[in-house]
Amino acid sequence: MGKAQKKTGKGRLDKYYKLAKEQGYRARSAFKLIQLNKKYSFLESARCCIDLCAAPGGWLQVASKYMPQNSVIVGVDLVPIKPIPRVVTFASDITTTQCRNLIRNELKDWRADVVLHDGAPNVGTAWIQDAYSQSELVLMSLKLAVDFLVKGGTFVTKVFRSADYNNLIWVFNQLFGKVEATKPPSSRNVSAEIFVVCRDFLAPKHIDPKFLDPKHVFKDLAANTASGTDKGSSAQNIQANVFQPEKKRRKRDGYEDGDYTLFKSVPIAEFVRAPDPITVLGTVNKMTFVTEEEKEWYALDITTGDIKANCDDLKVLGKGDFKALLKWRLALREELGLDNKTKDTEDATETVEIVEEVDEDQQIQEELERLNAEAAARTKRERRRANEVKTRTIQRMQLQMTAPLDIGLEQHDASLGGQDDFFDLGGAETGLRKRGGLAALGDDDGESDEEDAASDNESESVLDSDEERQRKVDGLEAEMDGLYDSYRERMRERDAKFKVKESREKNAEREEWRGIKEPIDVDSDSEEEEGGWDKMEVAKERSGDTSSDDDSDSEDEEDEKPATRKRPRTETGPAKPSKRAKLVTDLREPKQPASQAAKVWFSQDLFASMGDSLDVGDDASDADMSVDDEEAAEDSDANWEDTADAPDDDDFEIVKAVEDDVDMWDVANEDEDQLKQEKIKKHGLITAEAVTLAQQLVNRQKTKTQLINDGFNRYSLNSKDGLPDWFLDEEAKFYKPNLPITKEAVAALRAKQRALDARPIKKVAEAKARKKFKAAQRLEKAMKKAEGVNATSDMSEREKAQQIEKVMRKGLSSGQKAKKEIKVVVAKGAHKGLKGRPKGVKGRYTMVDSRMKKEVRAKKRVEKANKKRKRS
Ligand SMILES: C[S@@+](CC[C@H](N)C(=O)[O-])C[C@H]1O[C@@H](n2cnc3c(N)ncnc32)[C@H](O)[C@@H]1O
Repeated sequence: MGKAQKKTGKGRLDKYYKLAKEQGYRARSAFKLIQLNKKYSFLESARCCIDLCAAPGGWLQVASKYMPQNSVIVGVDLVPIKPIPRVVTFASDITTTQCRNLIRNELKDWRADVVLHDGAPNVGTAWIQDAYSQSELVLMSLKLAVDFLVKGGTFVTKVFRSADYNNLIWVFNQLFGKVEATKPPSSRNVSAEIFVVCRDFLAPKHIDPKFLDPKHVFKDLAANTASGTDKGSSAQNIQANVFQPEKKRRKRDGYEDGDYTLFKSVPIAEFVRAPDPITVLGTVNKMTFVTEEEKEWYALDITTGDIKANCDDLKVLGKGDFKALLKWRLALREELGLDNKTKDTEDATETVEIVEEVDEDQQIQEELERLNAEAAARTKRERRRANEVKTRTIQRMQLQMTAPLDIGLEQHDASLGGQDDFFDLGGAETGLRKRGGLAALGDDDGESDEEDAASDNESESVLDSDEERQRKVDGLEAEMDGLYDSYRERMRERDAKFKVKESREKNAEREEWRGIKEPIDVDSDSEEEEGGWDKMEVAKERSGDTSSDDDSDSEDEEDEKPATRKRPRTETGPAKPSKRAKLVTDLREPKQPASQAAKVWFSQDLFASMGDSLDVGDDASDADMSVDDEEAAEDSDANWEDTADAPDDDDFEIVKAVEDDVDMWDVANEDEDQLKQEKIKKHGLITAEAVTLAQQLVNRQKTKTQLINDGFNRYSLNSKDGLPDWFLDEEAKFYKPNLPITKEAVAALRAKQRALDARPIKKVAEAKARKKFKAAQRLEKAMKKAEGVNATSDMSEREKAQQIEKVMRKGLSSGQKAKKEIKVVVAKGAHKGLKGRPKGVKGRYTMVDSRMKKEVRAKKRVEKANKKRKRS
C-alpha cells in the first residue's frame, strides 16, 4: 500500500482524488481524516499525535495542518515516508517492539493526545485473510495506543466490516468512554472500511492482556466455525454450501484457530463416521481413501466412479453430487453396521430430514419453473409456426404455387390426402375444424391437433411421445435461456465494461447505418425509384418546414424517368414484356403486404439470372430488363396501381396494393427510423459508408430501391419474436449488413478525411501567418532604417556599415529576447535540506523537489479557477 497504487478504473479517480491532487495531499485518504476531524474535532487541541501506518503521509499532512504549531507528530509505516515539515517519521512494523521503542525514544515521557490508525494490509484476492489481518492490525495498533495515549485521549482506527467487528467494538468499549463508528463521505461506498473514533481514554492502571490478544478477542468466532453445531451464520453457511452449492458465499467467519490454509483434505472415514456429515461436506475440499479400511471401502461396488470423482474435489460439486455422497455414506454405514436400516440414529434422521425439507421446496420450485418454461415455450412455438406459415404462403404465392383461390383447394387437398405441412394453413384448419372436418386431417402440426387426436389411441401414444420430446426440448431451451441470463447477469456484476459495452451495443443497434430506409414523410406512399439530388432537395424542403407539395413526388417521378432511361439499352438487355405482367397471379383478394415484401425479396440480383424460370418480374433485379419494363415496374413499384399497361394476353393482372401494406415491414422499427432521420439531420452523414452511399445516390449510381433491396435477405421477414436472447445477441454481434459500397470508395473517403485532419488547425495556421507577417514588417523597418543611415552624411563609411549591420541583425532576429538560462537543482541526495547556493552551481538557479511540480501546477489551476469564478 505504501507504494503508489496504479490507478486503473476511472472510478478511482473520483472527486476526492482530484481534490487531493489540487490541494497537494499525498493521498485521497487525507479527506477521511479531515472529515472525521470536522465531526469530532480532536486535532485542533492535540499537542502530540502518533499516526500508525501512515504512508504515504496524507493523514500526517492533515495533522500537521490542523494541529497547533510546535505540536509533536510522529508517523510510522512499513515503508519510508517522504519528509513532511514538522513531522518525524520512521519505517517500522507496528506489531513489533522495535516500533514501540522507536516511538518511546521519540516521545520521551510525552503522551499522545491522538493516536491514528489507517492501516491496511495489502488487500488482494484473499479477502478473508485480509479482513482477519486487518482486525489483528487494529488490535496491535490499539495495543500501541494504550501504551502512549494520555488519559482522555482519542484513538481513531479503521476497521473492516467483518465477523470480528463486534468483538473489536466490545474491546474498545472497555477502554474508552465514548466509542462511535462512522463512515466519512470520502470513504468509498464499495469499501468495507469503517472508522471507529474512540474518545475519552480511560487509562486503566492495569489492562487485562486478553483484551489485546487476537486469540482471545476473536476466540468465539473460531469456536463457532470449528464446532459448526450451532445454528449461527457459519453453520447455516456450511449447510447452504451443500444444499445450494451453486450460490457463492463470502466466508465472513474468518479462519479456524491456527488454520489459515484454504485447501482442506480429510480422510473419508471422518465423513463416514462424523455425526454431522453435512459440516464435513460443506467445509472440506477433498476426502481421501488412505487407510486400509478406507481402501476397502474404495473397492466396494457402491463406491462408483462418480463417488470417487466427487470425493476428489468437493468444491465443484452440485446438489445432486452431494446427495449421492450422503446416500453412499448411508449405504456404507448400513453395511458397516453403523446404522440400522429400520432404526436410524438420531444424526442420520436429522440428515434425512434436512434433505427432505430442502427437497420439497426445491421440487415445488422446479415444478413451477418447469410449468412456466413450458407455457413460455408453447407460446413461442405457436408464434414461430404462425410466422413460418405466413412466410411460406407469401413465397408460394409469388412462385405461383398458390393463389387465394388455391389456398382453399390446398386445404381441401390436405384434408383429403394429408399433405405435408408445406401446404398447411392455420386459418384454413380453423375453418375446417369449425365445419367438423378436422378429424379427417392427418396433419401433425399444432397443439390443437393433439387435442383432437386424443380420440385416436394409436396416434395418441405417438403424440404423447412427441409432446414429451417437445417438452424436453422446451425445458432445455428454457434452461439455456436461464443460464444465458444468469451468465449476462454475472458478467454485468463482474465487469463494468460489459455493462458499458452492452448499452453501447444497444445504442449502436439504433445508430448503425443500414442503408436508407423509408422516406422521412411516412405518409408519402410513392416508392420513387430514384434517390438523387431531387430527392435530397425534397427532403431538405421538408426539413426546412416548407409545406410539402403533394405533387412534388409525381413531378420527381417525371423528372427522374429520363435519368433512368439514360442507361444503355445493351446493358438492360432485350425487352421481355411478359415479365412485368407476371408480377403476381390473378389475385382478387390478395394479401398485398405479403406480395410486396416478397417482390422486394425476389428483386435481388440472385434471382435475376433465373429469368423466366421464376418469372416474378421486378424492377430492381432487372439487369437485363428493358427500359419499358423498368418504367412499368417503377409505376407498379410506386403503389402497384398499374393496370392500364398490363398486357391483356396474360393471365395475370397487377392489383392495387392495400394501404396498410406497411404492416409487412417491421413497424416496431418506426421510431428507430425516425431517430435515424433525426440523427442524420443533426449530424449529417458522418460515416464514410454513409457518405459513400449518399454520393452514389446523388450520382445516380444507385437508386433508393436498390439500396433497400440490398438490405434484404432470406431472413429479413422472419420475426424476432420469441427467439432466445442468446441467439439475438449472437446475431447482433455477427450478422452484419453487407453494404453495397466498394472498399475503394470508402478507402478514398477515409484518405480524404485523413488529409483534412492532417491540415493544421486554423489557429496554428493563423499564428504562423502572424509570425511571418511580423518578421516581414521588422525587416522592412530595418531596411528603411538602414537606408536612413546610408543617407546621413555625418558618418564615416565604416561607421555606416557597422550601424547598418546592427540594424539589419536586429531586423532579422525573431524579435524575442532570449530567455535567461536558469539552472534547476533537484533537492535530493547531496542537496537535500540544503540552504543557500548549491556547490558548483553558477548563475541563476532554482531548487525543485519531486512534489514541487505538482504543487505549482495545482496552485496555477486553483488560481485559474478562482479567476474564472471571479469573472463569472
Ligand atoms: C491506507 S494506507 C495508509 C494511508 C495513510 N493514512 C495516508 O493518509 O497516507 C495503509 C498503510 O498501512 C501500512 N501497513 C500495513 N501493515 C503495517 C504494519 N504492520 N506496520 C506498519 N504499517 C503497516 C501499509 O504499508 C500502508 O502504507
